[in-house]
Amino acid sequence: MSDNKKDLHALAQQGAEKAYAPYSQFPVGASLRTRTGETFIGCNIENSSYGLGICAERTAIAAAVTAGFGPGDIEEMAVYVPDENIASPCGACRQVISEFLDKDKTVTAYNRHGDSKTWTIEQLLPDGFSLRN
Ligand SMILES: O=c1ccn([C@H]2C[C@H](O)[C@@H](CO)O2)c(=O)[nH]1
Ligand SMILES: [Zn+2]
Repeated sequence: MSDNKKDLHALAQQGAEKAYAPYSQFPVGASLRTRTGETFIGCNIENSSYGLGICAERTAIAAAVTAGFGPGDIEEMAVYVPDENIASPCGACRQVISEFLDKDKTVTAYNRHGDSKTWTIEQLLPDGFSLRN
């Protein structure tokens, strides 16, 4: 595993430690690296009004955008769940990820054992809706 990948794996794990997931009991962490080498983490944040919960992938992107990064500025993302299964980003997150990561960039998801699966953005959301290309 490259240093960069190891980094994002560890950061996604840190993200999962911040998760607020009292309803699902399913903590998720995400991390990303920008083209300047800065990294950001995210976690799922649930709500007693269940449908208002937000996924880890989107809070990580929100952190980067809040710091001034925009479309094309995110190089790579990682997702971590302390679970047996590898969690792949939900449909809503795939759309949001595709707004900020170019089609050839990747998302790697890890389970608790460090097993991983990597997708390009194009694989996550083939022929996705976009106004920016
Ligand atoms: O890739 C995923 C999949 C699910 N969740 C969250 C949403 C909810 O809080 C919990 C259970 O679905 O996990 C994420 O954050 N990312
Ligand atoms: Zn999601």
